[in-house]
Amino acid sequence: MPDGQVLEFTHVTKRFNDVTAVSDFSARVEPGVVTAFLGPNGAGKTTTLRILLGQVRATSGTATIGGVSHAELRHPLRTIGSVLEETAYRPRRSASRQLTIAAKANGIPLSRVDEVLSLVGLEHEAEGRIGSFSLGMRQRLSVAHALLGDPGALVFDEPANGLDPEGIRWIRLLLRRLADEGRTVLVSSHVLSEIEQVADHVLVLSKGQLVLSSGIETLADPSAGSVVVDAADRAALKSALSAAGLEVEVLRSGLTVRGSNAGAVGAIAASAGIALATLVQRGPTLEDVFIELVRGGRLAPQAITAAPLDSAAPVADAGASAVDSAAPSESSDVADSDHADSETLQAQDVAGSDVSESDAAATDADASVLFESDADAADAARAEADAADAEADDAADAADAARDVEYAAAELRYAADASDANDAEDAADVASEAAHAGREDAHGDDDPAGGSTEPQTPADTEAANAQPSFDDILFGTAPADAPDAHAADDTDARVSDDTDGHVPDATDPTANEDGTGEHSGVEFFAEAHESDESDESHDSDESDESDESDESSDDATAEASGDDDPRSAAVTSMLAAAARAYYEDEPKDYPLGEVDASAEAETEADAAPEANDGRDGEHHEQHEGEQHEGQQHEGQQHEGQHHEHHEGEHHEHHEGEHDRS
Ligand SMILES: Nc1ncnc2c1ncn2[C@@H]1O[C@H](COP(=O)(O)OP(=O)(O)OP(=O)(O)O)[C@@H](O)[C@H]1O
Repeated sequence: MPDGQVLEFTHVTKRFNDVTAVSDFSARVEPGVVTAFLGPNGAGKTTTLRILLGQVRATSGTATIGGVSHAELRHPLRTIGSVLEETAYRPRRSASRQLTIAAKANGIPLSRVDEVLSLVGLEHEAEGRIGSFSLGMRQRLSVAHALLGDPGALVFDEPANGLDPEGIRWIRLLLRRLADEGRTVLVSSHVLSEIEQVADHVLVLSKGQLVLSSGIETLADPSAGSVVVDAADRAALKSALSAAGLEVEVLRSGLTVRGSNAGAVGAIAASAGIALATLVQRGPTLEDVFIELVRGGRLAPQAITAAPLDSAAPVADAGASAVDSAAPSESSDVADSDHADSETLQAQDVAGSDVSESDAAATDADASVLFESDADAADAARAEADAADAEADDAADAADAARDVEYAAAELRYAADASDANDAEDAADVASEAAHAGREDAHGDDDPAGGSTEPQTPADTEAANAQPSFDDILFGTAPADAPDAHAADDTDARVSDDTDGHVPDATDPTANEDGTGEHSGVEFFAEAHESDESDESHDSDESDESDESDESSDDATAEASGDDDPRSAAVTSMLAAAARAYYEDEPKDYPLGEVDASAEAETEADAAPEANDGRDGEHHEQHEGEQHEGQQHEGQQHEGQHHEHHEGEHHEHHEGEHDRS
């Protein structure tokens, strides 16, 4: 079982031109618990997560995984998996192939592909084209990819989106199980009810700032929620409640009363001689939480002020202390209302204030140009070139470029060495991704949409890099003969290794994701699908290569559409609303049937690594050439790492878009 890793954010600020998406965010996310990352649309959750994953450069501050930044991880995907919103995939590719490519590129036994597909319930869709997948199926595929490397930390960004009720329940059970296994689980949502039943700890973000870090118990107190009450004589009921000093909101479904409980409300109605038609106690919604926070009520951010903190690191410490007290079994600290008054001001400040601009790092004058022109690859390239010029004294840039060329060359060698059709196909994917990555890097190691607004520094460049690699597949054990063990064997590998600590990701996940992924998901997919249809006749190995231009085009389209609708908010909201509707009437306890079965299977696999090896061997019959090629090449040169680096990163974020482009 992999060790969970502490995720730590320290004074993270991210500005996109005049928008401060994240402002001095500090928090600590502990292993073994499910930490909910809550906040309304636009609060900055996704941006924060992307910073953690090295996809967006922070304007200032740091985000670390087990004490190191994502860019510093030797094998990122083995350490942290992620499921981000609306990940785009290449529609022609099958789920199995998608994961196989990622597995090969990252030195993961191919047997793991079937395992994770089964784990997410896509075993019967393994050969189905992703283009035919529903949004929920793509979400499951993303989960499969996140679990591919059996990481000790997992980040989920609105994972319930696109899932049906059963799927939502499944993801919740999965989150619980992953945490119970000792992994670190951070899951964002703008719907508290979506994850309140599984979360142990909550971080509430508002306007980029942390406004609450607390155990879920704090939010679980029914009195913090609302009472829905109704009567035939609604006017009389409202009068009675108002007379009792309660705040009443008249909604279509009845009257909503906050700051009380069903018993008290019922008693008031009874004393007024009003027969109730409805009396329902609802737990606090995220809206309730925010109202409480803004008003400095019981939910005032006691965690934030729990420890004497210097102004520079308030939340991190608070978060840590809150996490420490967030064990599910611990009783609710409702008495924290003591803190409310003294914390009101801070709560108001946090929830109501505009984000600070004072922490602005150097502003890149070219940023807006690049931001606006992301859809135009040429412009992006020129803007990046300008940025590069501005950073001409940064030797790391040159080194990065050299490595990119090296990577691409290595991938091409790999492709050329492929001994059969399958190998050639996959090698072409990897190679084309590398080539594409080179282009990405050429026109920006920045997140096109926003990262480009930031000055390019060596550290930034490093932060945007990733070297996903997997020595071992299951539970962190690194077989001596694992494909990526070859990495350090030869000169090329050493060269790659040398770059590992800061290796510039030729694929530049930042560029990929921020430009196309962050704002493109659904739109991009639709565009890609059109392309797919037009390319149907090329749906062959060669098509992967020939798609390159299409991909670029798609990327541009995606970026353009992404700018129009940065986060496909409408889709997200609609799905979340559906999820909320489901949850509100859902029982609190769930059978573990399906997941248990998966867990058993996984457990068996875990308990019998030899058996896994055997299965790997079987897989090698099917993919032997691929695997051997991978091992051979990785052993001979750095390309294996390149695969890890580029492929893994791309797959993690935007593999669909760039794999073969
Ligand atoms: N690439 C970008 N360029 C410009 N602004 C951006 C970019 N990415 C995010 N933003 C802005 O930053 C703010 C935070 O966005 P973010 O996506 O992080 O919020 P969120 O909490 O994840 O919201 P949601 O729940 O809707 O996904 C928003 O105002 C958003 O418009």
